[in-house]
Amino acid sequence: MTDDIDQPTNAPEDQSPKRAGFVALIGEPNAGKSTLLNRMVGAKVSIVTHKVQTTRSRIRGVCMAGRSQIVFVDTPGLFRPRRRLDRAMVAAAWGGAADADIIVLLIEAHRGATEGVKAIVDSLKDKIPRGTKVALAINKIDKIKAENLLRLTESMNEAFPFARTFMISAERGYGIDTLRDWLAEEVPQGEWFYPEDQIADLPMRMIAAEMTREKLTLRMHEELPYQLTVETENWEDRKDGSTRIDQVIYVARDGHKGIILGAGGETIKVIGQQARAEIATFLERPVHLFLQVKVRPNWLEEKERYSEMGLDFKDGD
Ligand SMILES: Nc1nc2c(ncn2[C@@H]2O[C@H](COP(=O)(O)OP(=O)(O)OP(=O)(O)O)[C@@H](O)[C@H]2O)c(=O)[nH]1
Repeated sequence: MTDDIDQPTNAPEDQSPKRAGFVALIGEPNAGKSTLLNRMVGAKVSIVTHKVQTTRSRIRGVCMAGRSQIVFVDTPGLFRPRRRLDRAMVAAAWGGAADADIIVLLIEAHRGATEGVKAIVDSLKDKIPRGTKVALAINKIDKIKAENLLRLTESMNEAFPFARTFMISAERGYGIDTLRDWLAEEVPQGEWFYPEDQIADLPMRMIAAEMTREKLTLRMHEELPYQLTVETENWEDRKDGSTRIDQVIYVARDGHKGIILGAGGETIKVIGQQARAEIATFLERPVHLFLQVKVRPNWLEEKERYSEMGLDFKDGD
């Protein structure tokens, strides 16, 4: 947790209705989605890097703002697909956006309405269910003059009926509270998706699961069963400064289990070592990682049920 972020807390006497909803951050690679997400959630949720296209999956962060729970769907940068993987990433990005209650399109102030931004705006018109609110967040305002900002705001709003336009600097923290407060008011009324006391751990659990899934992908290539999810079931920060993490790799068929275990358990051992090393580097503390492979034949049905409810808590898209 960073301590410079002022997360609103729940006043005990506040009896206003609870709200909860999904917010998708979309934008070109490098627009600042991860930086914004980290700011809003107040934890290191996605890994920010200078390289483009680093966000590999729909990692979510959760932020409480008063009586509202905002669940962020972080999407890969939207860009013109070239390779097969790229197309899958773009599909995942739109998948996240289509499930969302609110979409925030993040653009870079100094780059303006690039061809990529125009392409995203065109897709917004086609692909987003009617009634989904779309806000524009012009990021990196620290990089340009105010007069250019007004021109950009006008031209963007001529191109698309944005519900609101925000001017922010994700890196410096300008305008973030205003955006968060607006999201808190606009998400639908309803029960929270996650218990409040699990929110702090949730991003770390997801990141650790994602790291293991990445090692599986690298190691197994084409052999990797399509229907596969990794979940962090247990997380224990020990007094000696280490962390014990138990993860389950769920597969749909018995045969898949054998593939992941490998001869004499060799494959899963290597995957476990690699994942452990990466998680330990990320957490900056020693990690004991325990992996299990389980068969969950109804995995696909469950996934469909979740997505019908507008939820998708599982990895492995
Ligand atoms: N000057 C300035 N730089 C910013 C701001 N917000 C983000 N950046 C920088 O922009 C770069 C990209 O930020 P990311 O948050 O990784 O962008 P992203 O949209 O998540 O990128 P992908 O994962 O590739 O989709 C990083 O070097 C950030 O430090 C800002 O408000 N001002």
